[in-house]
Amino acid sequence: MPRFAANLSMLYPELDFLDRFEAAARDGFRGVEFLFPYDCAANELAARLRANGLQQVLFNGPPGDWGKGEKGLACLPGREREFRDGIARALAYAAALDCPRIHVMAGLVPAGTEPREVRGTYVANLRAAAADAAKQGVDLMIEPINPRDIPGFFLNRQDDAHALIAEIGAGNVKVQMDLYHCQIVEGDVATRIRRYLPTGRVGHFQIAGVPQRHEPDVGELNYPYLFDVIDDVSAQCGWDGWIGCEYRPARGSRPGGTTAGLGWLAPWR
Ligand SMILES: O=C(O)C(=O)[C@H](O)CO
Ligand SMILES: [Mg+2]
Repeated sequence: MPRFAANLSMLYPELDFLDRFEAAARDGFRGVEFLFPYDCAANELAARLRANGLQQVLFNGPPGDWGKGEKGLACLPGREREFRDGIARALAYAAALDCPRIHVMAGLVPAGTEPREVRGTYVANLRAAAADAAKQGVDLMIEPINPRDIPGFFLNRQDDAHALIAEIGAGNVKVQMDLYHCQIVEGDVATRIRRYLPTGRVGHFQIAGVPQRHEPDVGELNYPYLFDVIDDVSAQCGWDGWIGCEYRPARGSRPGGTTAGLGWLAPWR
């Protein structure tokens, strides 16, 4: 049976961020994820998790200057020091939140740089970060993101992510397989799950309806079928990770809007 985590950056937009923990627990979630914890004290977040019986399953490393459009630093030549400091900061939060996974966003390919230099920077950065994370027993996630949502993002495809992981050569670097992005870029989602999940290199799933990124029961992907595929493959290979619900509720910020849209979860709760 898949385990679902509420993405608190996207779900419950009708509530203040810190109030979303309680709402997720009330709706039956046992795990949560979010993008960035850095505006909140780690002990405040840890207290919310504890008070609501929740497990932190994932958050993102610092992405650079998000307000100026940066989407990660991993592939950016010349920003290595900042990248490494960001990983140290993320690992401190991971320790405080007892979180086993950090998503390391790749970044936008800088204009005018050689593809070989960008790839080399990415591989070297991930290798160094993976060594730091391994000391703490933390896995690093890399996520292919569709270029319509983030034009110019370094990593778009599942096969590229798996090739990069082979090159990085660290056992704690894994793919965050976001089925929303995967469908937009590549399709053939069930076959890709069956191909990649048994490799042991998929650390986390995320879901949303395609194309609007609303609830998973709206759109072109048949999620009940895909959940059965994940269940089936997991039973064979022993995968026991989480599926992050990373979608924008169709009812937006209307009071109760997220909860009202969770009908799709009932058979899986
Ligand atoms: O956009 C996504 O799918 C993510 O998972 C990132 O963490 C945020 O860009
Ligand atoms: Mg995602």
